[in-house]
Amino acid sequence: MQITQDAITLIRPDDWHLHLRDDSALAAVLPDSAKQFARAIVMPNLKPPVTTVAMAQAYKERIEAVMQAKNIEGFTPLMTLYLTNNTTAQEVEKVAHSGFVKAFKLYPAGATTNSDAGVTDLLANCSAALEAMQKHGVPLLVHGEVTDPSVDLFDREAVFIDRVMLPLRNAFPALKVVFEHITTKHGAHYVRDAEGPIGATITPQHLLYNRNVIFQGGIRPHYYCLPVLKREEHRVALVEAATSGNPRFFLGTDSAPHAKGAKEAACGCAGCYSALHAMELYATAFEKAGKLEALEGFASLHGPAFYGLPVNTSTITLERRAFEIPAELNYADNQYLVPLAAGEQLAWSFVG
Ligand SMILES: NC(=O)N[C@@H](CC(=O)O)C(=O)O
Ligand SMILES: [Zn+2]
Ligand SMILES: [Zn+2]
Repeated sequence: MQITQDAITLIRPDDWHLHLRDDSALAAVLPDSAKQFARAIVMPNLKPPVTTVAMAQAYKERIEAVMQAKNIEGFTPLMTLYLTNNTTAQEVEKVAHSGFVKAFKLYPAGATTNSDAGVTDLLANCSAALEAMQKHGVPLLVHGEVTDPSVDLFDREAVFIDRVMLPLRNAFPALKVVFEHITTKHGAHYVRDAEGPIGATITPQHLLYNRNVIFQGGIRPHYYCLPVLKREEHRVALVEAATSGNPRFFLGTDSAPHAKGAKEAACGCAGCYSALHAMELYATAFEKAGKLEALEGFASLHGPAFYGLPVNTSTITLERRAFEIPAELNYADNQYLVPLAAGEQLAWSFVG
């Protein structure tokens, strides 16, 4: 990694948590991710969810068709399957032998966007599948929030650790687990201190903002995602984890596009769009912490090490030049997409 006053050059990063959607939305957002990242773990929460290797193959081909149509090269989608109450050990075996499906994703039923098909009771319903994942070294990626309506929204990650994560990892201690998009000091400290194979992804919004930003001068739906932004002490713990050099923490944008109209609504969708300017956002967070030198490990080294994949061979450069985040972008079907921190200015610009 090379850091000067005016530029940072680092090994090309990967995005270990990304929503690419489908059809015209896929075509609208894919170029942004492919510009900055060499690979991305592609989330399976489509409608209907991607639950079989055959469906993942078809989805991958749709992604590749967009790449071909838009002359995108040098980007590899790493596919995932959506874990359901009905996932069989045979499907896990197929994943293990597929080469292109890299993980299963656990969405507790009702926890987030398109999670209706999610798991209702993990250990009761999915033990055979989990056993097979552990045996074959297939990672389980976890949206770590309980859905119990009696648990306060802001406590759902911390309660998930006690109610689901600990029993899960007790029962399957060799299972590789990624605690996705952690948002609390509880999540960060659990992953830092736990035994066995575990990692966590951290989004740019959870490094840059606390929950106040959602209510600054009025309600700001483009800062609403799940798990929701938390108090400042949690943001500080996440920055500390991301910049610590600990290989358990790696980059996952959770870039989750929703049309402007679907966010600016009486019941707005959860998700922030950050694929446009992901590395500029992360560089901003790392520089604020005085830890720019830790960016390459987080963005380009720790993820491949966890997944057992090679490190990328090319590099990217960010220049110290103001980047004005556009107010909106063109999206699918003549709709608009509002990027994270729209209208703000960042000190870094991606140059390729
Ligand atoms: N993060 C979000 O707020 N939304 C994601 C789903 C998810 O990752 O939970 C989405 O698909 O829109
Ligand atoms: Zn999620
Ligand atoms: Zn997500």
